[in-house]
Amino acid sequence: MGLAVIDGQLELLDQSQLPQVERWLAIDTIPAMVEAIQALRVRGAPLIAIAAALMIAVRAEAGDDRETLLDAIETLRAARPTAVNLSNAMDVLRQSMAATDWRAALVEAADDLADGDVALCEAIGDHGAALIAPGERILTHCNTGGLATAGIGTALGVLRRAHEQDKGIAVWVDETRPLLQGGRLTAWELGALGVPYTLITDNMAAALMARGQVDRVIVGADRIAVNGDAANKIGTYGLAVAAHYHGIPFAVAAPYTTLDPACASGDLIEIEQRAAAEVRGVAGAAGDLCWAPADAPVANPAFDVTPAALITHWIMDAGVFDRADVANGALATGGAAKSLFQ
Ligand SMILES: CSC[C@H]1O[C@H](OP(=O)(O)O)[C@H](O)[C@@H]1O
Repeated sequence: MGLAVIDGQLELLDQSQLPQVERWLAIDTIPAMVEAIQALRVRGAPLIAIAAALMIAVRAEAGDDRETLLDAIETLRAARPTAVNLSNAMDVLRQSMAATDWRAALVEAADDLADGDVALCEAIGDHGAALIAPGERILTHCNTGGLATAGIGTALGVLRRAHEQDKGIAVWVDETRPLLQGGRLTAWELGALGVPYTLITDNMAAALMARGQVDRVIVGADRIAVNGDAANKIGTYGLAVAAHYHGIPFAVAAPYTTLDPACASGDLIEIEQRAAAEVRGVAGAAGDLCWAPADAPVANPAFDVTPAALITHWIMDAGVFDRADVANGALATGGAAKSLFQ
């Protein structure tokens, strides 16, 4: 997870410098947590929600008053717009404050979100691994492992579980420009787990599919609409189009906390637009390497939306759903979506 509360102090592993620099940061104010989320020091749809929730809990235990905490909830909710987990988690915390002993209820709700995500990842891993045949070569995009969740991950949790079951898989890891979550974080995680992988640039994926070297694509998600459309890291849509063209199964793996029962379709999902500097060069432990003209006009949408028509499986904590299931409302509240406000 790369996140811990120690003696009332929240500490997080700064992912922006990994894997070259492993640096833990103490985060003790709401603005500092907002900065950490926006700079992707902590990232991944489930983990940013958990980080924000634990930050609110730390402030509640520090004695912040009700109005201060409610303001903090709304400030953190706005930190990044696309991943629904953050907003869902803030809603859960607000709901908890209706209790008589609201301070204790809030802290318990935050802890439950973190502990619950561990179990959700295990369920996703088990359900997804059952889909995978021995020897499959599976392509994944961005980072969806222990650095994006409180547990073993979503898509990467499926790959980890399949590996643990000795299915002999091999993974193609998209580097995932511009911030290289795949090349920096997924490669680091899979290497540590001993999962065979090959790092590729994003523009290699379609050619590998054309040569019959990809058996399946499994990615994460940041927000899944009721109709099954899924927002995920930029580049996912192109993978889905290529997989569809080549008849390759394309799965999205996510917990129910990534579902947005209030979102009918993917065209309604706000796509975060990020700084031009991220595209003009690569910032990392080696410092900023800028290769584009400093004034190069840039587009930098951080996510894209894959329509349900290009997705063959939704690997959720409640099970694996196909397009017929989704068309029959499996992702609406009551199906895979359980109620967020139990
Ligand atoms: C386990 S979902 C992780 C999800 O979040 C990533 O985005 P970011 O690195 O910008 O937080 C990416 O979309 C992953 O699929």
